[in-house]
Amino acid sequence: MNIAVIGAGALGCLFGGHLAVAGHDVWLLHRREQIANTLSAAGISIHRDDDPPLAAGINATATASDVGTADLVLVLVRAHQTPTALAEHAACIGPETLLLSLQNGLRNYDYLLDQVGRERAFCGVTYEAAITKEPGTIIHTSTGLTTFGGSSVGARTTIQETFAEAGFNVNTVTDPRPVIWEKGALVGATAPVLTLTGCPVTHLPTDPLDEVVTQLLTEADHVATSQGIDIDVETIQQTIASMTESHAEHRVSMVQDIEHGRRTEIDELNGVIIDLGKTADIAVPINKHVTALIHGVEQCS
Ligand SMILES: NC(=O)C1=CN([C@@H]2O[C@H](COP(=O)(O)OP(=O)(O)OC[C@H]3O[C@@H](n4cnc5c(N)ncnc54)[C@H](OP(=O)(O)O)[C@@H]3O)[C@@H](O)[C@H]2O)C=CC1
Ligand SMILES: CC(C)(CO)C(=O)C(=O)O
Repeated sequence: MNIAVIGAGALGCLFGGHLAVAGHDVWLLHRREQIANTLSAAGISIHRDDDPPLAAGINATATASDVGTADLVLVLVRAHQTPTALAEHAACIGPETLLLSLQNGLRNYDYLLDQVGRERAFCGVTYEAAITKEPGTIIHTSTGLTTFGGSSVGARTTIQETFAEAGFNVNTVTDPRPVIWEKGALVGATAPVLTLTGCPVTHLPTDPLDEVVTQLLTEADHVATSQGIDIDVETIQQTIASMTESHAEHRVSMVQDIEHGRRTEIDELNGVIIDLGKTADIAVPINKHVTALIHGVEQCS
């Protein structure tokens, strides 16, 4: 397959690297031409535990037309960057190109549907986790399930098989919205708490953090219900509890964003919950507070 990955950060290098090693023609689309040239020349390296690093030769460019027409475009920029990135790299999206987002955020499926329509848009979530050490060198901090969905069964199966052959544990569903909301609620309840407190993932289920996490989840659940989407707060709490082991070494994306002085994805997570809560007349005071506090951290970090 000719695969373009928009966003050559932690997850872009993780998925792109493994897909390249599995034999696909992978292109990383980076914003800066100089770094793209370095990645093309040196390849990327994926570090996991004490294993020898996985080295992957890869094509990288800042110019989407270099890719030609991609069979699959994997979108892995931060959520708020999606519309701009899709417009900027439209040259590799042909009339049959499939688009897949595995980003965090509650609006990514809509962005992809706007770009290519229902038959070619696929969206989901991943519990794989990675941190960039330097451009092209990443630490794969945790492995985890990837779940995505979209209406075309044939294309879904092709993508699932492609990722499974590259070593990923992948599940598919028809309607991706429940899994997107489940993870969106999880990240919206945990990432701001970790970012504001500086606590590690292992502290999440302990008092007093668990109280705030539960309140954020409960508000997200009410808003999801108003959208006709069922999420289960207890299941999400169990996932959070399991992450204290599976993600003990991980620093969540929002913490990584603040560490690098970048804008966080808060508006694509808790911000969406606030907007939809307003429309549906559902009170979401704790989401409002943490969103305001994260905006404050963004301004002063
Ligand atoms: N890291 C993780 O463990 C996990 C991340 N996620 C989610 O996956 C998504 C990606 O995360 P992650 O890989 O960590 O993010 P990163 O910030 O590491 O990578 C995103 C990359 O996209 C680049 N980018 C931004 N705009 C463009 C553009 N227009 N064209 C090309 N490249 C662009 C960024 O460049 P620049 O830095 O210059 O902006 C950056 O290199 C996020 O939604 C995140 O929440 C989900 C699960 C786990
Ligand atoms: C759930 C988690 C921690 C990785 O799977 C994540 O999505 C993040 O780092 O933002």
